[in-house]
Amino acid sequence: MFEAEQDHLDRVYGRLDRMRRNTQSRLSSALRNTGGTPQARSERESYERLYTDDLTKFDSAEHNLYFGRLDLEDDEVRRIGRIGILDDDEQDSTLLLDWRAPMSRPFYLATPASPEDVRTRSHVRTRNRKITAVNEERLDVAELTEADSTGHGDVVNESALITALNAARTGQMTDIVETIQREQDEIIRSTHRGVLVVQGGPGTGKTAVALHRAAYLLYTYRETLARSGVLIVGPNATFLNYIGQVLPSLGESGVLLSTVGDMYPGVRAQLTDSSAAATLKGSLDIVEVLGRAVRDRQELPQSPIHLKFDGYQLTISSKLIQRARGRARSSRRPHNHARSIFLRSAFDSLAQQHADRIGSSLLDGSQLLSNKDIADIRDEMKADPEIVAALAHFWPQLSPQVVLSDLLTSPDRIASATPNWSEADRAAVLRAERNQFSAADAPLLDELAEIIGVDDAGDEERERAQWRQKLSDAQDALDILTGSAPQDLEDELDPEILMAYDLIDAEQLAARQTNRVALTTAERAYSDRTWTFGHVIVDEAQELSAMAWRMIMRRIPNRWMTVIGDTAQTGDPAGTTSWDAVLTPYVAKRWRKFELTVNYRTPREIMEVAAPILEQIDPTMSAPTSIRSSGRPPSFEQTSNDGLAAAALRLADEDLDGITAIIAPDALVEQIRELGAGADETPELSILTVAQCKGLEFDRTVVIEPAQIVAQSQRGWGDLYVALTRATQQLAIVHSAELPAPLRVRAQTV
Ligand SMILES: Nc1ncnc2c1ncn2[C@@H]1O[C@H](COP(=O)(O)OP(=O)(O)OP(=O)(O)O)[C@@H](O)[C@H]1O
Repeated sequence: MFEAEQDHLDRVYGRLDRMRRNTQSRLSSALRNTGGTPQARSERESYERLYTDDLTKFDSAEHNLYFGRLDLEDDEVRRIGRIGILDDDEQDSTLLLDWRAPMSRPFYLATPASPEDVRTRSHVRTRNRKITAVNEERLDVAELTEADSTGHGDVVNESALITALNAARTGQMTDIVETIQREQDEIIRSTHRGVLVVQGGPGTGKTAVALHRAAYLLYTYRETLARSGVLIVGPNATFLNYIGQVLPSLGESGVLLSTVGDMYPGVRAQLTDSSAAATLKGSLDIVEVLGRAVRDRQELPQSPIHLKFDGYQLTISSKLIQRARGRARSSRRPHNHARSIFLRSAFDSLAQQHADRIGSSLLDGSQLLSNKDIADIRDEMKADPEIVAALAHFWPQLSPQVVLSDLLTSPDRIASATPNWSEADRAAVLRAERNQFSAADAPLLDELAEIIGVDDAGDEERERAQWRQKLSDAQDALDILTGSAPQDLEDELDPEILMAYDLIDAEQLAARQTNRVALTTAERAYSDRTWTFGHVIVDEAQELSAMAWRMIMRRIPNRWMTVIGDTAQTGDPAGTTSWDAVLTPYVAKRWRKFELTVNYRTPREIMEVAAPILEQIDPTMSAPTSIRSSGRPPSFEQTSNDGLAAAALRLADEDLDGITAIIAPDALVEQIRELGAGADETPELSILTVAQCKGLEFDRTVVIEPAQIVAQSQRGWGDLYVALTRATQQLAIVHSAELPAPLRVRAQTV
């Protein structure tokens, strides 16, 4: 078996190398092929992208490419790998089945109780293209295997799973294609075309499932999804970075990873809101406030405005503007789109005013000018910059950024838009920074874009912003190129050898990118607010505010979504504790819920300490069952208030393998960082707030002052639950204040 598998592995890698060489040579000839018509250029760029994506896929699949073998009752052998590989022999025989192919599925589902025609399942381990072990599992002899060791569904590939779970963490998430479990597989491959909610406690693999589902959907519905793309929404940039490298098949082209704060094109969230401000901005009541803020820009003149036209006086009265405004408002069109109605009505009135003045019969006051004459007057007025400017003031062309920035930085504008708010609420949203935004502002910008109407002027502004960004990216790219020039050759560098940065400047480089007709789906989607995706996956979905849901739902009118989260871990004050509440407005009861029940991360000893916190959050929920135990109960250390930081750093400094996080109340994080003086700049140690550690995991964690974590926010218990469940091996708790009651009991027993 061992030798046969090594032979097969050699064939697999031999074929992979040939595929790599072929693709590389195709890429080189595509790159050599310069010039041509714009269409030829665009085709060349599509090929470039295709080949580069393929190369990335081959490179990322290299490690543990072949990992599973099924021997079926009828002697068929199936070999399963990270990507599918066909041989280049005459029959195009299958060397490896892609893990997502339907024929691979029994690898994840077959159990002795339900063997699905599988006689044996083997887990193949390799290192540097050599087989190191083949673990064979007989499925036709039930008593040989110990099924259902957790009481929560059958555990498949158990020894491989335990090895994967015990491995030290690297700070980057890894894929789980070798050990996907049955309850996870059902979600990953679900064919449900509506909203699918995945509720699961900490460490149940929700994020892993989200990413593998994206990969599975792209594989299975390639045609549809390659064109429309898949959007994955995550809680913050650190988290997106953590998950970003998981699957090669999630390469840049088909999937857009974004936070809510970065979803409005051209704007990046830079500011942080107080929890009061985030709550107010996250609530649906803000829609009305934004509507008022826009209506407040449709002003009336305080006193009549007098202008000269054709030697006569022209008066813009409040009544005239009010009539034009009434017409425009009653059209129910977005503000910028209704502007033409406003202007048409105002010019009509002004033309009539002028005609009455110059064309009325002295005898009976009747109008001597024809309709055509009056229309000519109107056209002349439209070309008069003074009149145009005067009218534009009362129905200006608006952009979401300007309206929101003006609103949030002006006490008067806030007061006018929020007649029912308290002074404290108004003060909470008021800020000094202009033209900078927070994550909670992105949905508001998106809402304003709907109220205002995206117009050409807005597009131009966006394009300019994107251009500036591209220019700066291109400059960065060139700086990197310059910096990575072969330094050792610098002195003797042949001046005749041209380097990329000699040939092109940032502007040209950016222009080349902008002129690209062949933008990837993800790139196009990112720069287009009105892009609608084929599928949307929301991770840590419990954190999303009602306004964020509104924005996301605009991106997915077909409502084919995977919503993943844990309502017990909600930290954001604007987040939700009920899936029903957030989804009913969009899909009524038409959503399906799956639950994940096994905790793959947190060992039993730690979960015993964390579970009573869950009871505090929601007594009807049950904590997931840990699949393994570490043999190390959490430690508790009480110290003085001043000694917290030092104690945490001492515990974190213990000489142990792997990565550690100190998780502290917001107010203490800076103090610990200062005392640690750069300690957290090493990859082995992070010093984080609870919000920052959401979704992440570490070998060891030191949680500081639980009582303060609970007290610092309305969702303090959820925060503590998150903090306590980040460790894969060891948890230490340091406190000066008394521990919260549910922890006190545990502290005494451990
Ligand atoms: N089937 C599996 N095989 C191997 N490892 C797994 C499996 N399922 C989950 N894991 C591992 O368990 C850990 C927790 O997974 P993940 O981060 O996806 O959980 P989560 O439910 O999103 O957690 P949280 O809600 O606490 O953020 C990860 O290291 C993941 O790789």
